[in-house]
Amino acid sequence: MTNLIEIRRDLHQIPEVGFKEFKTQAYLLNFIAQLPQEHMQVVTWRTGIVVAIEGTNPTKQIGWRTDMDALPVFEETALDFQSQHTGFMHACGHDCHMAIALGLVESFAKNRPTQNVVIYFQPAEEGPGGAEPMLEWLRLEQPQLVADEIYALHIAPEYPVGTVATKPGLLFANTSELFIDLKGVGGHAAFPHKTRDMTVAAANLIVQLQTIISRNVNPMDSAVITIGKMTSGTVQNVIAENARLEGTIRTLNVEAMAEVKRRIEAICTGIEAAFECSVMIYYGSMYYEVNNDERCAQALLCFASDFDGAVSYECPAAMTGEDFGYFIKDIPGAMFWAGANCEFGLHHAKIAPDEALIPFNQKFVEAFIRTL
Ligand SMILES: CC(=O)N[C@@H](CCC[C@H](N)C(=O)O)C(=O)O
Repeated sequence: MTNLIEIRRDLHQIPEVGFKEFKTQAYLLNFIAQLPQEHMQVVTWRTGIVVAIEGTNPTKQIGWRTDMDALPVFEETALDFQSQHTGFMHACGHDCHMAIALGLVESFAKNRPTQNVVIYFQPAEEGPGGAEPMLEWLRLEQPQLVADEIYALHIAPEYPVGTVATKPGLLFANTSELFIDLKGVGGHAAFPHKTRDMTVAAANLIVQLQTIISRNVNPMDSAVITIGKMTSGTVQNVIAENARLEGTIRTLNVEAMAEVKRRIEAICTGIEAAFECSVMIYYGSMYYEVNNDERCAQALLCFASDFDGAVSYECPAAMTGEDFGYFIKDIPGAMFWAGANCEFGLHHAKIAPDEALIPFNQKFVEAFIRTL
């Protein structure tokens, strides 16, 4: 077996954002090309890859999905294999996910499973979303590669290695990206009355947006609005003509998402009146919730409870988003958190997952799939 930790370290050095995973795709294809090809079909879609391995006595087709993309985060781990792409980092563990998936391809290519297995290397999970268009392409162009049942994992820094944490039903939230552009009147810092200052308008808007969570969403429900990036103005002594907010909305159901958006629009109309400016809202990509199939999630938990070194944990839902939700909207399946035992959380510039999670989960998932 190949050393999957080495593979992860190679991938860690070449982080690429959504639909730009060119070097990543080339690396993966090169690895796959060196495996026995007799019972394998490899198809590419944009920067993604689908690998199908013919089972020895199949009655169904099992899918495994990994994401591939990285984030525009400046790495601060000081690891000796840190990112060679300055300003970009595998800060969400997709390098680990890919190493595990490659390990599965290798194992199944060398020792075929009973069922057909299809491994999806899916681009653009962090944005703008690769799962939905990849599935659309599969259904139209390669329907024989659509799984009957599908699984995936995501690393979880807060759990020890070996933890398999999931739950039947809702695991991850509905998401929508949020971009808001404000346009006012710029001018000299000393004459605010002759301008319409968009730094002040944007600051007010951010505070008012948070009242949607505290005053509009039912306290027994949950929602998140995070503005992760704010830009305004050009220099310290010029009043800003423009400001831009970039964020994300998370809700536990589709109806709450519609309500949150209705309130965002109303507040933006209020900001336009209050600050005599124009406000444009643009919702970027939206992800459907990750709603685990009851039987598939229980199967994972049950298998983990007997697997050497695994700890099976029925965890609460989280406000993370994952476009894997589109895969299991119509196909029975489940996702689980795989313990990664590290101090810093997902999307942090210092995240350094315990690499022991990689061989452990490769073995766990391989064994699980072989039971299906
Ligand atoms: C697992 C994870 O961290 N996923 C991302 C998905 C982001 C979707 C989209 N770009 C958005 O921000 O709404 C997450 O931030 O939860």
